[in-house]
Amino acid sequence: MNISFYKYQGTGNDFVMIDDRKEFFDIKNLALVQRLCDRRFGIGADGLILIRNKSGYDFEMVYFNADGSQSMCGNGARCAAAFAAFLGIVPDNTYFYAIDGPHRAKINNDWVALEMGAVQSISKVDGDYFVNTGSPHHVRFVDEVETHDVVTVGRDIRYSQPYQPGGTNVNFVTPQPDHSILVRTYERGVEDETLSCGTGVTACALVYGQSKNLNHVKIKTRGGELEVSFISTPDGRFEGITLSGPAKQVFSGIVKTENEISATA
Ligand SMILES: N[C@H](CCC[C@H](N)C(=O)O)C(=O)O
Repeated sequence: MNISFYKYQGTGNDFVMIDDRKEFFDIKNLALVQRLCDRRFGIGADGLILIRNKSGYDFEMVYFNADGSQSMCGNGARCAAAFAAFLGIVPDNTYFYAIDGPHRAKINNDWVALEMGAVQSISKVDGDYFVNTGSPHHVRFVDEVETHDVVTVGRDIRYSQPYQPGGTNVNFVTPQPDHSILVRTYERGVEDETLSCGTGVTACALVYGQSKNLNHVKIKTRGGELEVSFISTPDGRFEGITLSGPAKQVFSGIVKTENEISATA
């Protein structure tokens, strides 16, 4: 079976993007998702995104982590909006559906500003924090994130008992003198560090912004720079959350899948 695809990256978080409005892709075939995301035997990506039709919305984004599990992906949603504009499905703005509900996004060439869902609260966890920004995120402040053993420590927390059975993503943060933050993330479902994580930097920006009474935070990741802005409500919620940054098409092609993992429905 041949599948045509596009490859996108948002600050180094990279995705296989498929226009699946004809719904030919078998979303139960997780072996196919894993193969397409495999960096040796497949195209290689942190995740795979299908664009499908959904009444009442410009499109639906169906996201899979590289291991086939599903969750909300902030960088992936920004890339999905850029892809939808590239396909001519939307102009320079869109209202689409993802696993955590509806989102609006504005597309300006390779720059996408995504409206995230509201966040109800930030929890404290043994000196760290936990925030759900559409995906679960543990947030730990460290002195030198650049030299921190993100994979070992991140994996321990991700699989730790309090987060079982679903697990969590794990973010490490070092604030900078200019009130930006450096963030590195161990991502659930990739089971490794990714160059950036959209829902993760959003979680970190909310925790840091609340502590410094800021409502706009610049985040530096290994994959590039993102910005998060938000409104803190008097009852401790966060609304009007926007995640902005680059979302770029890298290449396109046709991938051949062997029979045993063909994409037939
Ligand atoms: N790995 C995450 C989903 C993708 C999150 C990340 N790629 C983003 O940009 O938000 C999870 O399983 O919760």
